[in-house]
Amino acid sequence: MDESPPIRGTADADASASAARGGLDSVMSSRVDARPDANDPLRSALIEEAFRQGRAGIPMMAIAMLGMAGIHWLMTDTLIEPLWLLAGLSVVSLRMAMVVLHALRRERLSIRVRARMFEWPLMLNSLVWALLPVLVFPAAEPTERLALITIIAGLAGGGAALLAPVLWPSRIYILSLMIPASIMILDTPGSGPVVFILGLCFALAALFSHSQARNALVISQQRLIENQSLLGEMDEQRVLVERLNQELLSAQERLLKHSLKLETEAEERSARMRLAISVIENTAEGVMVMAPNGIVLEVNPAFTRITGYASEDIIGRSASLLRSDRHDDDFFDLLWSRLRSTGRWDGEMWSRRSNGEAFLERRTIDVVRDAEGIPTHYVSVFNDVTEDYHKDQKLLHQALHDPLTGLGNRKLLLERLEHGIAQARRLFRKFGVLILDLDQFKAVNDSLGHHVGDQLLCEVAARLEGRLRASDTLVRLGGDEFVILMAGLDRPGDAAVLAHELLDSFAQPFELPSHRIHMRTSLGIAIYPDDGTNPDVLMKNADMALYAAKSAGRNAFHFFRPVFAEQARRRLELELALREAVDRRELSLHYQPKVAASDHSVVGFEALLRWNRGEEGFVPPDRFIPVAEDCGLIGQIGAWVLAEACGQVARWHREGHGWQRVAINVSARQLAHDDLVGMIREECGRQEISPRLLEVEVTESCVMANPEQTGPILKGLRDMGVSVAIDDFGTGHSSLAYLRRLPVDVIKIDRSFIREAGEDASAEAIVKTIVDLSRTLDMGVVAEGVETFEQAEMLAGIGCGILQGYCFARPMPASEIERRWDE
Ligand SMILES: Nc1nc2c(ncn2[C@@H]2O[C@H](COP(=O)(O)O[C@H]3[C@@H](O)[C@H](n4cnc5c(=O)[nH]c(N)nc54)O[C@@H]3COP(=O)(O)O)[C@@H](O)[C@H]2O)c(=O)[nH]1
Repeated sequence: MDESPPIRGTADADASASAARGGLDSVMSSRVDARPDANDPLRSALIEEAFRQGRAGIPMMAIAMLGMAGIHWLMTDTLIEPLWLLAGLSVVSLRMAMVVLHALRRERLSIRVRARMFEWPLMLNSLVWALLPVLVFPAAEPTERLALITIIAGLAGGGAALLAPVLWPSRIYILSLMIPASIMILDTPGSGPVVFILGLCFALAALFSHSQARNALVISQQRLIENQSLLGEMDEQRVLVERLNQELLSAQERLLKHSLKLETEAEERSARMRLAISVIENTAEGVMVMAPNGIVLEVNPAFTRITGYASEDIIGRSASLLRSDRHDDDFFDLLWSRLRSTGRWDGEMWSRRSNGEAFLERRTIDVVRDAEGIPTHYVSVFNDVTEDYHKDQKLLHQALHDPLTGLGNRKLLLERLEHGIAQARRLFRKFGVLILDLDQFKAVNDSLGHHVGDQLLCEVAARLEGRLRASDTLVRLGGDEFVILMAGLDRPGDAAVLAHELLDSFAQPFELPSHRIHMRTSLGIAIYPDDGTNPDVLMKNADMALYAAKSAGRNAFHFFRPVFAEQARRRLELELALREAVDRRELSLHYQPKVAASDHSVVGFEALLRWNRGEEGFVPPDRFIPVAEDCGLIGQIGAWVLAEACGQVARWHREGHGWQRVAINVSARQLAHDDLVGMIREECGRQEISPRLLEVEVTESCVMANPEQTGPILKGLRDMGVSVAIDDFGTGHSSLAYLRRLPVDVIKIDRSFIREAGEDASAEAIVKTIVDLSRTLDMGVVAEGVETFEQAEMLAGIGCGILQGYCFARPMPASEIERRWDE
């Protein structure tokens, strides 16, 4: 079929043309809805067009029916015409109803139903028209026939145009009108055959016209649809364009915002950059930027200030220009290796200023890398810490040195000890620790003042230093204590040699600006590793050896011996027991009478301290008093002795035993530390006794060790009325010049002379000399330790006024004394 020419080269166009070619036939087919093109818009449009054009032809059709049936009915007056007319009008009504129904319901109807709604009434209509010539022509006149066929041809011609939307129903319609009418007119006399042929030709022409009209309609509908589709597409495109415009606008808006943000960020970045540059320019730290090959690219003003290099002198040159010779290549190798591995190096290094001066800097070097991680720059920031370094060095020196003598201090000693131990352990060597303590240094301090004491210490330090090797260490522990670390000992005997030398060096007096001082020292020696392998033990043992040297009479040295440790342990034990004894009041006083040499009458007593340890018995004062002096208990004990003795004097006085003078022993430490004068005055006041009933015995060595200090104290006692006695006279080194000036009332001749006097003429001569001396100095004299009547007679014979000893009475408790008196 070629009624509708292809108007589109596309598959859609072909499908549309095919649908158009099929016309309403295909729409009416039961397969139509199942086909993919069931809802083809072209078909729908043709149906729509069929109803629209058919609607126009229906009134015409009704009029034609009325006219034809009426004309013929007037002529024949039969019933056929009215019946035909009724059938015709019914079909016309049906078509009209279909038109109305389609107009109202077309949206809800399928294409197939809509096609049938048009085509079936049309087919009925065709049938009605096909019947007309058969029913009317046999009885009609030739003219009437001609009129009828003319009207029928008109209707067929009109149908060819108006029914263009439908194909086969229209063709059936045309042929239904023209074929029966042409056939029926054939037997018309005269013109019948001609009209018959004309009728057939007209039918063909109508069919051709219909085909042309249909093609034109299909094409126009297709174009219309295409136009609508194009319009739709245009709408879509417009919507799309609008949407794209919207998106474009919002993208523009976002872009604007983003660019604003970028602008702000750029501004902030640039502000930060300006700030950073200003900070770098104004910072106190030197900044240097280097290329990876170490060439300086940029420096800041602080760099110039610290190094002395102007930027134009250093930029473009190697940073190694700053290198000092204080670090070796290993140092820089390590620096670069750390920099490469961690991206940063920080630490202290010595560099060189432009004037060649070395300076210490605390430096940080950072690697700057590009996006690929390749180093592009090195940024070095540094401070000149030379001044801090020197301050630190000074502080370190101060922390480790004695400000007076400039020697090392205890801290340095500890460091050197640890170092010495480590070294000796590594090299399997020995080293010596020598502790020195000046004998009676306190006396110098107390008598001549701290100023002189300090001068003496400096002189001692210098003298000691002069005797040591460079490898030895000399430190001052404090006070008058010095320590020497003697490195690299081959044998302990080397330490003894040094100790001898040191003692000898003290033989010469120390010449101070205002005084010449004779000073002696004692030394204790401990050897690593024999006497200890750690600093504490070595020091402790050297200290014990020193104690032993002092106990042995001073101006001597002692090596540490394990027995010292035992002695020290026992001393400590004794100290603890003594403390407890003081708290438990286990101490008591015994009294030993002093008698007149002439008639052996009691003239006074010496109060002697006793410590009864219960099961262990009495502890001799010679043992516990030095311990009390060392551990500082002597002050408390001495105060107790004073109070107890005064109390006893007061009791005896109250009980009518008369006014007997009681002597108390006072140690050197009591004399140095306690306000003896004030204590005695207070105690006498409390007991309401006269100070004249007291005597204070001070050993000769104690007085003579520091006569400048003891003199005023003794004078204070004497001024108060207390008698002053020099005890153990003859054992110390009394200066007669001092003795003459000292406020002393009594000299007590040491019992060792008394003991020997009977056997040794020289001892007797000494005793006589002392008695004569006391008489010359207008002092009383007491002989102690008189054990025999021979001794008593001899002493009385040489003029010794007072005697004391076992010959007359042993020291005894006050109760025993009272019992004897009562007898
Ligand atoms: N600081 C203090 N020292 C005190 C005190 N009490 C005693 N001492 C001192 O202790 C030392 C030993 O004293 P002690 O064991 O009591 O011996 C005294 C007498 O018992 C002893 N003596 C007396 N007569 C004889 C004798 O005929 N033969 C003999 N072998 N010994 C005798 O002499 C000691 C008294 O000596 P002295 O004091 O020198 O007069 C001793 O040094 C006491 O000083 C105290 O309270 N504080």
